[in-house]
Amino acid sequence: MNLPILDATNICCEKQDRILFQDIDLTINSGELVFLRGENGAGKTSLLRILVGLGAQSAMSVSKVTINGHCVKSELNLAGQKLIYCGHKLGFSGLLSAQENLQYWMSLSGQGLVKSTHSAEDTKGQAGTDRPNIIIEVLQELGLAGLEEVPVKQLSAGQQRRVGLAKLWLHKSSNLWVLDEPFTALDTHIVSILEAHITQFLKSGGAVLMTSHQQTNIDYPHKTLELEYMW
Ligand SMILES: Nc1ncnc2c1ncn2[C@@H]1O[C@H](COP(=O)(O)OP(=O)(O)OP(=O)(O)O)[C@@H](O)[C@H]1O
Repeated sequence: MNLPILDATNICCEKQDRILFQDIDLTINSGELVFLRGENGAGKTSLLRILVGLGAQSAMSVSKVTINGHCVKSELNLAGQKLIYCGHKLGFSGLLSAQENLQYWMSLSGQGLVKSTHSAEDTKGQAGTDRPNIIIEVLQELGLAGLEEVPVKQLSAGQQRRVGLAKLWLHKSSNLWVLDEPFTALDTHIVSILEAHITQFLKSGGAVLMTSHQQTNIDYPHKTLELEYMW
């Protein structure tokens, strides 16, 4: 029997003495797309952060979240191995360049530097390296050519968002993407590229959980989890 990629039971969250949600159950299998919907403040980001092991739950919670069979509370390293989470915050150093941040992220996520299809000569000098570098290739695909070495804090909001989303192109063995408003600040060209990339990932068996206040053109069946704003 195939394990679900994400399996969550009894998820509860309380903030500032307000119960945001309680007893949420969610299962996401290979190839499934789930949209998390709800008005501002309903608790979507809070739920996503709990599911990826970053958010705190109610003290008395009896909830359980597993990703690829690993509990996010007790085995976060294992649970996170095939997970990519793109939240509101970039999670990168503003002082480092896009290339440096992504290189560091790849080494932390145990992937080293994946060789590109380009020759060493093609990429020589493009970002101060003479190694074939898939990071440069991906940054270029995302319209960041020439900005690879600029400190991230000097990039525009949309450019910074693209740097964060580059993870979706670089992590070759992920099977779960959790995306919190991934289209925010992106122009329509990059939105289309991202939609196509998400669709391709789903078709190859990946699972996606995402929020978006914007209408998307992802041409793929989906489920919706609606969070009610609870007073
Ligand atoms: N760190 C925090 N401390 C206290 N309250 C918080 C914190 N983060 C969020 N909240 C509160 O939790 C509620 C839910 O916030 P959350 O960001 O999860 O909502 P959301 O559904 O993602 O909203 P949006 O659509 O605006 O992004 C809000 O009322 C917010 O004020």
